[in-house]
This record gives sequence, structure tokens and C-alpha cells, in this order.
Amino acid sequence: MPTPVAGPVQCDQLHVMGLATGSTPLELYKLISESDLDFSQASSVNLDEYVGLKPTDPQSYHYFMQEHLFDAKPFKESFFPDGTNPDAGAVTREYDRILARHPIDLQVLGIGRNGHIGFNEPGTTFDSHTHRVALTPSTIDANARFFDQPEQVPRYAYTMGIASIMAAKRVILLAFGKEKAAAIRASLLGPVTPDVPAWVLQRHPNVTVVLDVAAASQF
Ligand SMILES: N[C@@H]1[C@@H](O)[C@H](O)[C@@H](COP(=O)(O)O)O[C@@H]1O
Repeated sequence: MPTPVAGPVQCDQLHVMGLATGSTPLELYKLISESDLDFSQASSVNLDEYVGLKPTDPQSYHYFMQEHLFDAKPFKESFFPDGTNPDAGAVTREYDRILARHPIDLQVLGIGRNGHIGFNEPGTTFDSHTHRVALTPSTIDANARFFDQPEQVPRYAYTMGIASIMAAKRVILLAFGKEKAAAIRASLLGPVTPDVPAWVLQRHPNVTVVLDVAAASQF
């Protein structure tokens, strides 16, 4: 019988984790929080952040990550695009520099109902790096459930680009629920089109897709 290893488990292969927000990765973050995994020597980079929200704002993605993962599993360092800085050029250049210094070993991804990844909305070019986006009505509507009033949903966000996501060594795409089924089918089986940003993952050499039955219901 192998002797159980006591104490925290270092993830030797994971120096940099790319992290996503939204309801989809919540269960994953809960499992990690309750595990013996130790990320204190690893870095994290988040996909995106709303423009105009401070890290202390409960609706910010920074706050979300603190609450759902970092309080239980602190990383050595965690990065987000600076949502408080309205100078998009400065924010995106700085985040691209951070990403260049922190190549992602494993990127966690959810997917929007319209096939967006991060906040790369339909039509985003596959060679895009960090940029500022105007959120589509569909995304504003989908994310309104996290806000008291729909008009509180920020209209802009900073997001890693599609090329930034594709540079990750490995990707794990999670999708749960029937409202994701059409986007999943179009992404995994559909023809190439920037209208479904997640389609680009068909070109990535190392993607794991985790679906529940409802999200897989259109295969
Ligand atoms: N920027 C995030 C995405 O990274 C996330 O994948 C998507 C889906 O969210 P949910 O998992 O709540 O359906 O929401 C937001 O738009």
C-alpha cells in the first residue's frame, strides 16, 4: 500500500494558471479550495475584468476570485487587467507584458451563450491580444443576474485576446446547462468562423472539454 502523502500538494507542472470567472468554474474552485493542492508558489492571470469596477467592488472579477478561490488558496501573485484605469492602451499593453512574463500552463475557460471566451465577443479576430471590448446585449443580459439592476452591468471590459488564450499550453473548457448547448456544438463541430469565438479551440493542440448532459445535448 502506498503511504498517503500528508500536507499540501505542490502542482509542479503548474507555474501559471489562467483563471475564469462566471458560475461555471465555481464547483471547480470549491473542489480546489477544499483540496490539499498548494498554489503558494504559482501565479495566476485572470481572463478579464470589467472597466470601471475597483477590486473591492463585490461585482468585480477581482473580488469574485478572492471570494471563491484566493481566500482559501492564495497564489504567490495574481494578476487582472486594471479595470480602474480608463486608459485602454496603457492597461492592455501592461497586461500583455504580464502575460509575456507569465506563460500560461493551464487555462480554465467557460463559454458564453454566444460562444464568447473571456470577453472575446463574436467577430473578435483570432490574432487579438488584450483589448477593451464593448459587451454585447446578450452578454450584458446573461451577466445581469449578478447585479441588483441590469443597468449596473458595466458596458465595457478588458479581456485577454484570443491569441493570448491560444498561447496557453493546455486549456480546459467547462460548460454546464442547456443554454450552452448550441454554443458548444458550434464551437466543437461547426465551420471556422470568428462569429463563434470558441471555435478557435479546434486549432489548439491540447484542450480538454468537460460538459454535463444538458450542454452536450445538441450532439
Ligand atoms: N467573462 C465571463 C466568461 O469568462 C464566462 O465564461 C462567461 C460565462 O459565464 P457563466 O459561467 O456564468 O455562464 O461569463 C462571462 O462573460
